[in-house]
This record gives sequence, C-alpha cells and structure tokens, in this order.
Amino acid sequence: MYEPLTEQKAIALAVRLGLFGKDALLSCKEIGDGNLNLVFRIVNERTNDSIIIKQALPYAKVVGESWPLTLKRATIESQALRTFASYVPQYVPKVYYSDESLAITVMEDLSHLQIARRGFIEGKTFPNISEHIGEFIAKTAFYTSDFGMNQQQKKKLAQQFTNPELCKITEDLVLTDPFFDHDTNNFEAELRADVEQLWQDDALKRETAKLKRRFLTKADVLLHGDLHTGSIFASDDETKVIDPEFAFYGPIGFDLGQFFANLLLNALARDERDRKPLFHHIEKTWDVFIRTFSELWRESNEPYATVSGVLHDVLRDALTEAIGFAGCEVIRRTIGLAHVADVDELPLERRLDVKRHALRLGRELIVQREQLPIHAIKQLVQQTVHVNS
Ligand SMILES: Nc1ncnc2c1ncn2[C@@H]1O[C@H](COP(=O)(O)OP(=O)(O)O)[C@@H](O)[C@H]1O
Ligand SMILES: CSC[C@H]1O[C@H](OP(=O)(O)O)[C@H](O)[C@@H]1O
Repeated sequence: MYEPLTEQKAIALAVRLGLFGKDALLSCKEIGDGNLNLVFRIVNERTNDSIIIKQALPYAKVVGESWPLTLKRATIESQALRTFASYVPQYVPKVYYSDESLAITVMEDLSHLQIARRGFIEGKTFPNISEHIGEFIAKTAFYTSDFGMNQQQKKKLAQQFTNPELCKITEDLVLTDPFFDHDTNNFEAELRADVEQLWQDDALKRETAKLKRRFLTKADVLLHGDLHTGSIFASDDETKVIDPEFAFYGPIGFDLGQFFANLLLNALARDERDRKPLFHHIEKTWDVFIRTFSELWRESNEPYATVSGVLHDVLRDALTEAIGFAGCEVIRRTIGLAHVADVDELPLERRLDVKRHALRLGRELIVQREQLPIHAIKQLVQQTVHVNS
C-alpha cells in the first residue's frame, strides 16, 4: 500500500526488492529539487553502486497538501521512459523496476552527469546537447505518430498516455494563468505595469488561445510534456532526458518549444557576448530534428507520406508550434508560478531588466510564430532586448 518513503524506508524497500547484493552497506539521501516528487539516491558504500528511487507524493510538493495531485503520474513516467527507451535508449535512464501502488520508479543513477540548467548557469556549453535532443525529439515524435506507427496501435498508446491532471497543470500554469490576473502568478512588484500591459494585450491573448486549443486538441505524437533544461542531464558527450510525468499525446512542436524557451531564458540571463552557444543549440536542435524526421519519413506506410509537400507541412507546423509554445514558456517562467534559476538567481535590477526582455520576447515569439524562420530567433532576441535603446 502507498506510503511516502523516508530515507530509511527507501533503504528498506531497496533491500526488500533485492536491488543490491546481500552484504551491501546502504546509505540514502533525498535529493529531489523539482516541484513535485521525492527522489532518493541509494548507494552501496562498499561498491559505490547506486540507484535512484523516485516517488510521487499525493500532492504537488512545491505547494503542499492543499494541491492534491494524482499518483498515476509515476506510472505515466515509468511507462514513458520505457516507451522512449524502445526508440532512443541512449537518451533516457534505464528503468529497473516500477510499482504503481507505491508510485515509484527505480532507475539508473545519473549523478555522473549534471542537470543542464545548472551547467548552463555555470557557463558550460554542452556541445552535443542539441544533436542529442534533436534526435530524441525527432525519433520519439516520428515513431509515435500516425506516420511512424500502426494507426490503430497509436490510438491505444494515446489512451495509455491520457494524462488529464498533469495536462491541466500545463493548460493553467503555462497557457492560461500568466495571461490573466490569476492568483497563481508570482512576479516582482516593479514589473506590475509591464504585466498589466500583457494582460490587456488582446492580440497576444488571441494568439495564445490558438496555441492552447492546439495543446488541448491535437493528439499528434507522444510528448515528454515538460522538456525544460532541468529535465535534462548532460555532460560534454552524454545527454539523458528524465522526468516525463507530463507525457501525453499532443502537438508535435511542444517539446521543441519548451527546450528552446529554456535555452532562451538562459541566453537572456547572460551577457550578450556569451549568448552564441545557446542560439547555436536552438538552430542545431531544429536542424537535427528536421534531418532525422525527414530520413525516418521515408519508412512511413501512410499513403499521403509520398505526396509532395506533406512532409513540408508537418515540419512547418512543428516550427510554428515550437516558436509559439516557446513564447508561452518564456512568459510563464517569468511571471507565473514556477520560475527558473537562470533568471531568479540574478540580482534584482538585472533580474528586472531580463524579465522585461523575456516578456517582450515571449510576446513576439507568440504573435510572429508563423513568419519566423529558426535563424531569426537570435535577431528577435536582439530587437526585444534593445527596444528602447
Ligand atoms: N536518474 C537520476 N539520477 C540522478 N539524479 C536524479 C535522477 N532523477 C532525478 N534526479 C535528481 O532529482 C532531481 C529532481 O528530479 P525530477 O525528476 O526533475 O523531479 P520532479 O518530478 O520533482 O521535478 C533532479 O534535478 C536530479 O537532481
Ligand atoms: C506545480 S507544478 C509547476 C511546474 O513544475 C513542473 O516542473 P518540474 O516537475 O520539472 O519541476 C512543471 O514544469 C510544472 O509546470
């Protein structure tokens, strides 16, 4: 039966499940720094072997028991990791065990890598992250789409990944609340005039409504659903995607957009001269995505896949959505409930500047999404940062 683990109980569980040898000397630390779950790292002090036990709480950790949240998210997460592993095992942690009633996933310990957000804040460049994430998104998207999978099986998979509670969090916190005077919003008093201007911007809200509708209705591909740089472990050579508890069938450009947005937030928080690696990653991710997706397209059994222009239309949609959802993510991380350390750790005056830049950039990404080629994003950053100078 479900009960929240403590460090001692996590060790007892690891022993009960026989996850270590008989004479193991186990230590455990709760290392979760995310918004929602507990994460225990258990180490055999004799051999240095280690595992991670991630457990969902029946509420959102960041808010507390007043925000109940389904335990089913743990099952979605372990199933998504296993599904992704069937296409791109090199980019996800191995799942050793999962238990629906305990809401746990036991997985590979990735502590030899660094969470990409923290690395980018420290100025690291992670030279291969865009190659890897571009391939991760292209392969998982293609193979779970109607172009890469039996269309009847796809419907069953989409059913398995129906994730209403977690989708609702995104619908509210990413796609709605920041655009209205909602009590989940959280921003500095000095930004009130800028934020009120955004709330009164009906042209922006009309475009955001279109994006929200896509998110609500377009069951296109299996998405990670929360692919920010805090959900990616990286080193110079390796990249691993974690935390797919928001996985669901949604619009093809959504994961790309979340990733782009979090690279952009890091870029905005840096001095201008240091932004180049982030723009490079955005463009490279897109290049790898279209190259990989287009190669896989040749395998498609869908009769329309051979019709000239159809691939172009799918990729065009992906880019438009990616840019639009990136704009939503940039805005919500600036004034919504859940922020990013890249910006929040800046001193106040600099933070306010960066947040004003982020609000302008987010807006332009949303309203201009249908006209922007990928390489125009860096110019847009430049324009939105220098709007008054
Ligand atoms: N497989 C893993 N190996 C090592 N550390 C991990 C692993 N999974 C999670 N963590 C640690 O736990 C933290 C929170 O994990 P995450 O899955 O993002 O939780 P949440 O769902 O609460 O956001 C990560 O930032 C990382 O430090
Ligand atoms: C109350 S959930 C807020 C926010 O947290 C999730 O991120 P993570 O679990 O990676 O910390 C997700 O982005 C939600 O929008």
